Amino acid sequence: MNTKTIGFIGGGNMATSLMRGLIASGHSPQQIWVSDTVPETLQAHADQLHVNIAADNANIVNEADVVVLAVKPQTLRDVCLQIAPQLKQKNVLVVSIAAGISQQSLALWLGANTAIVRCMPNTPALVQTGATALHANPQVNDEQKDLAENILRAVGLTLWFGDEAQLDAVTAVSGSGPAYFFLLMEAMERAALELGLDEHSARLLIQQTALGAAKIALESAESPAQLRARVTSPGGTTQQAVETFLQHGFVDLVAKALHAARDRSIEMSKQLGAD
Ligand SMILES: NC(=O)C1=CN([C@@H]2O[C@H](COP(=O)(O)OP(=O)(O)OC[C@H]3O[C@@H](n4cnc5c(N)ncnc54)[C@H](O)[C@@H]3O)[C@@H](O)[C@H]2O)C=CC1
Ligand SMILES: O=C(O)[C@@H]1CCC=N1
Repeated sequence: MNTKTIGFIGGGNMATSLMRGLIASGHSPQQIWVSDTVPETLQAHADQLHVNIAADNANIVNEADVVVLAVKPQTLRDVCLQIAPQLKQKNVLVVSIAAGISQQSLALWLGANTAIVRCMPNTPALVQTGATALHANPQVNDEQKDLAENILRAVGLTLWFGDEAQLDAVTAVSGSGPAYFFLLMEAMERAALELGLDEHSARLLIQQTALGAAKIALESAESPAQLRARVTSPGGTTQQAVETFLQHGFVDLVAKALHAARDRSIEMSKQLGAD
């Protein structure tokens, strides 16, 4: 585990997932700093995670070897402009997890010489099963690349992308992806209740089925289509369900949803980006 000090600006959902994942994988809470505008949020992190807290974002830049920007995309410009003067005096790696904020915007706000890794994690980082795509700007050296990768690998899978444009697609696939699986679980649970199962049993069966399906998919060399065929006995129950999904445009619907998420990521880069 790396011994660098990691500072988070913004202590919300994603930062909490990352901090918990880092601590669970052996990173000392003493080497984690977090700032937030909400005092209760900070106190909760001090009480529950035993990390160092700061009300002022400037303290994070002072203390950390790597600063993780974990505020909402809409707030990022102000935060970057606030810390930019300090970054000019201290060679700190900046890692941004904000959806739809480009390297170009980050460099404009933080300073052209800043080493920046833009990445797209997801919430399963909380249980060390995250998936994160990373993109480094040319100012990032090999040691800093390793540092960024080590932070995100502590909470799951990491994949580098040379082409930054692909991060918009990644946001639509894995960044937002957990919500799609939760939506399917939600819909299955509702249907299960209609079919007469009690809530507790329905939820347990669906959770375990989702886990089992994901495990098989990860461990098998077969494609999802092949794995689906294995569950589907000709003339049986699965075939009835799958045909119902397909007849009602399930595949096109999923494509439409992912395109909408990707397009929103591009739109956010334009709306919230450098000006
Ligand atoms: N939630 C998700 O599934 C994912 C989120 N992201 C990105 O992660 C970033 C954070 O998202 P969430 O954690 O979901 O949001 P969140 O709203 O839970 O957390 C943001 C935190 O920033 C704090 N904050 C606001 N202004 C601040 C300031 N000026 N200085 C310091 N802290 C400030 C807020 O009080 C809040 O605690 C976003 O940019 C989002 O695009 C990326 C991947 C997945
Ligand atoms: O919904 C969002 O904008 C963020 C980015 C990916 C997941 N949550």
